[in-house]
Amino acid sequence: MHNDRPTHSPAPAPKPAARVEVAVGILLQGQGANQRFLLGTRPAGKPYAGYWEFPGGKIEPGESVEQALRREFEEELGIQIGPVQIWRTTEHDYEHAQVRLHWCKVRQWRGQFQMREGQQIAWQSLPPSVAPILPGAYPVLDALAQEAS
Ligand SMILES: Nc1nc2c([nH]c(=O)n2[C@@H]2O[C@H](COP(=O)(O)OP(=O)(O)OP(=O)(O)O)[C@@H](O)[C@H]2O)c(=O)[nH]1
Repeated sequence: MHNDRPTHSPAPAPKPAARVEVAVGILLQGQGANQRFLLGTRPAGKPYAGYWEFPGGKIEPGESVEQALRREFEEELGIQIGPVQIWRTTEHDYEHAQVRLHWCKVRQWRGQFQMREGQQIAWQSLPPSVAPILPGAYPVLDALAQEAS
């Protein structure tokens, strides 16, 4: 018997992708008006390659924010960071990912900077002189500016 009704059930609504948890480090030197923070460029081959960002990266399964941050600083810059102050959390939706950024302040470290991913780095003050900067970093630049005012 002929039946025009589709036999398959409608596709379920797509599940929203889980947020990617990211540890981000605000490496600080100096105080007050002389305070500087480190930015680096995103390596070739990643989304937003060449954009400036704070050092950091995705938190791997089983890692704490602090553990992920220590690993990323070692992997990207070859430095061992001292005490980590977990500061605030922001979220940003990109076309490629929805991220939750765990921002941490770091004032002490050991070792010489090595740009292990071929990136550029620059110490910056507010407003930053480098561009473009990853959109997900703007809220924290605003928060740093507010703190300084
Ligand atoms: N490191 C860093 N990531 C940021 C910042 N702002 C921001 O939106 N993000 C986002 O957070 C995510 C970090 O992931 P990533 O791709 O750099 O991490 P990863 O080094 O672990 O990458 P991998 O997948 O190659 O191992 C990206 O989606 C990136 O766009 C920032 O200031 N610094």
